Amino acid sequence: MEKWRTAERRGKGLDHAAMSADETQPKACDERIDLSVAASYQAENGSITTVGSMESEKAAYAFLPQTPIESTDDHLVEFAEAMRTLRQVAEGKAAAQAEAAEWKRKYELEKAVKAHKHHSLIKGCSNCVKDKLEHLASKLTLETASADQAGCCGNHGICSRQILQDQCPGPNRKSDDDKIVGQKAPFRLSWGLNGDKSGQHKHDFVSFEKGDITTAERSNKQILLKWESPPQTVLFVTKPNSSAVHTLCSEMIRWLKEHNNMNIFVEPRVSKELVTEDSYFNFIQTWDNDQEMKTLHTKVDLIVTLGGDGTVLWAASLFRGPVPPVVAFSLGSLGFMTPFPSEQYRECLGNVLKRPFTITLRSRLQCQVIRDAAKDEVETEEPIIVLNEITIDRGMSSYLTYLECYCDSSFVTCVQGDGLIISTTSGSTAYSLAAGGSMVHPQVPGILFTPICPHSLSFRPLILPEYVTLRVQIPFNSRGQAWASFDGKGRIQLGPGDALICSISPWPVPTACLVDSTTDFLRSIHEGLHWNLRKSQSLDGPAA
Ligand SMILES: NC(=O)c1ccc[n+]([C@@H]2O[C@H](COP(=O)([O-])OP(=O)(O)OC[C@H]3O[C@@H](n4cnc5c(N)ncnc54)[C@H](O)[C@@H]3O)[C@@H](O)[C@H]2O)c1
Ligand SMILES: Nc1ncnc2c1ncn2[C@@H]1O[C@H](COP(=O)(O)OP(=O)(O)OP(=O)(O)O)[C@@H](O)[C@H]1O
Repeated sequence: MEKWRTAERRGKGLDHAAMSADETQPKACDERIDLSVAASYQAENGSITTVGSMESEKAAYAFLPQTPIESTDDHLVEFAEAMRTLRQVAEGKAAAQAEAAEWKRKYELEKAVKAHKHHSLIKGCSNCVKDKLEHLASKLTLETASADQAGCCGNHGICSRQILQDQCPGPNRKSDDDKIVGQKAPFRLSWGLNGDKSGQHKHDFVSFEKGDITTAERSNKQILLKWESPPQTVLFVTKPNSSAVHTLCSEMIRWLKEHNNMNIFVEPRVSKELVTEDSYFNFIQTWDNDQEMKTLHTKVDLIVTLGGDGTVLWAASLFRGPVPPVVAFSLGSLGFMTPFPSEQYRECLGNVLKRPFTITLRSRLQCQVIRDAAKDEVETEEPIIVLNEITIDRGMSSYLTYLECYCDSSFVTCVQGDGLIISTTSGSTAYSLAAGGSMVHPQVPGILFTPICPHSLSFRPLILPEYVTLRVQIPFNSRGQAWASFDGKGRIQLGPGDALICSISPWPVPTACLVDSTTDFLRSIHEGLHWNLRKSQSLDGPAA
């Protein structure tokens, strides 16, 4: 199967070192402005990642020794070290290198073009300068692998494929397990303007010509997923204890087998139920242990969920790394993340399996708990990954929470109240909304910082950029304990000195849209929440 990768600018960090050191001096109009890459979207063998910002970890690492809580610093330093090492996996590094090389190449080329123009202006067009320029341009072009040489898709200004293909630490595609279901279907993601499905998706953010920064072209556009070969394997994740879900699940499995000859995976619980019910279902596959579950993403092309938002959260929680695209059928009450009507499953699934479809890349938060008691241990607790939010509350304690919050190298605030919600934009319509946070389109890159019942008149919720690392620490002088929960589940207790560190995960959840991200989002807030529903005023009434 052909390997492919696409890199697209997403989070951006301004490299201020490249700007004027003395901010009081006016800048020359052609001064170099270097926008360093903080993140990029990539798709490799059917895995979708948002290779994350290294800036925030660097910043977190740099500031940790300066923070006021001395006793946990060593441990946090260790953690920062571990995080940094993790983030330096070949994928992220190579993508950043390729992108940096490309920006440098562009810059050099622009500089050369400018120099050439300048010379032409002063001395007239000299052949010598032109030759030098052409030589430089060809040299620069050679340094960047050509589309053909690299096996690059050739559509992007920046493509890190060649660097990555030998170094990617992704799933082992040649494992024995692959034989069971064959290889995964490759697909392409493309960014297009609204309604533009031409696949035009790479745009510059900087006009090198003048050194002006422009956002004339937006970074986040509707994303289109196009299969490069037909998908073969579907995983069903279903809400338990629902006869409607169970009936629909067996009907859909039959339909997919008989009409599309698909391989089917279900959860062990569902496998038992189906096989006991009818030996027809003997062909379905499942997993026996966590180790097998961890390799699911290498076998599954598509996830179908049958239930409500909770089932989507559950499905996402099965994948701690890459997540295959999710097609969520609505069998719950609200359905913010479940746009597909279950009654029309044939049409919906038929479209998704055969045609390009729009997706929302829902970012997730990864979180690490650092125990004060375990600060001398090398091993840290496994990171936890959430699609909605991390909640830190006072649990059964009758005291106010006292949570010290830091964002990269900055102190944010102390939360005194019932608690704090650190939410993704997908989670903005869930608990965070109930606590007074804004509703945010799931494609907006950000992290919501929403207090729960703060005992202060001025504590408004915040939305922070997606590339920061947040740290919430329980100070030693805190009166009570705190409890953390993850997408409303897995409650754990945090004691004085414990800290929780979270940042955006490089593994988003791609969910198929019924129409497109924005239409689906607006439909869900209208239909799910009756947002701003009000009877219109009649014309009659007092004259203006
Ligand atoms: N006061 C509150 O609003 C409150 C309290 C606790 C938990 N929750 C939410 O419940 C979520 C867990 O959901 P569950 O279904 O497993 O538990 P659940 O069965 O208790 O359902 C909680 C409700 O939240 C809705 N919901 C979940 N994710 C959503 C999202 N992204 N946007 C809009 N609504 C969403 C669900 O549709 C459901 O109606 C948690 O992540 C948390 O956000 C909300
Ligand atoms: N496959 C699963 N295995 C175990 N638990 C699940 C699974 N799918 C969903 N759940 C849990 O079941 C609960 C209810 O699921 P879900 O939210 O999908 O249904 P609902 O409550 O009917 O829908 P809504 O939330 O829209 O009202 C959730 O707490 C969820 O975590």
